[in-house]
Amino acid sequence: MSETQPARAEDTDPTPVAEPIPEGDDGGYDPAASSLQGAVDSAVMRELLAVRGSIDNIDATLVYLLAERFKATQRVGHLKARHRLPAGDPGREKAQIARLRRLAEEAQLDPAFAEKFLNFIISEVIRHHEAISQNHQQDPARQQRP
Ligand SMILES: C=C(O[C@@H]1C=C(C(=O)O)C=C[C@H]1O)C(=O)O
Repeated sequence: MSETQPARAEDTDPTPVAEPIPEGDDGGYDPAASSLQGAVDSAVMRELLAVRGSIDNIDATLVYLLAERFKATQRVGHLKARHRLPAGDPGREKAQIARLRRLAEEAQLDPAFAEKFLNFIISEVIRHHEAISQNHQQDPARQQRP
C-alpha cells in the first residue's frame, strides 16, 4: 500500500476472519464410506448413497442449527449469571416440551423422541449455565458480554 492511499477496511479491521474452507475440502470425509461396499448389488448401493446424500445435508444443517442455538443460550447464561438467576427454568421447559410434542405430532415425529431430544439439549445448556455462573462468581470482571 502506498503512503498516499487511504487504508482499506481489510487493513485496519481487527475482526479475525476465518480462513475460507477450500472448495471440495470436506476434511477427508468419504460420503461413500460403508461396511456394505462390495456386499450389495451396485444399483442398491447407488440408491443408498443417493439417500445418504440427503442425510448428510440434513446432518450438516443440524450442526449449524445447534451451533446457533448454543450461541443464543450462552447469551442467556451470561445474562443469568450477571443477574444471579438460576441456571434452569422448569416453567419455561414445561411450556417448550408441550409445544415441541405438539409440533412433533403434526410432523409425524415421535413426540416422546422430541421430548427426549429437547431434554438432552436443555440439560447440556444448564450445565453450561452453571459453569458460566461459577466463573462469574469467581471473577465477575472477566465475564465478557457476548
Ligand atoms: C436457555 C435457557 O435456560 C435453560 C435452557 C433452556 C433451553 O435450552 O431452551 C430453557 C430453559 C432453561 O432451563 C432459558 O432460560 O431461556
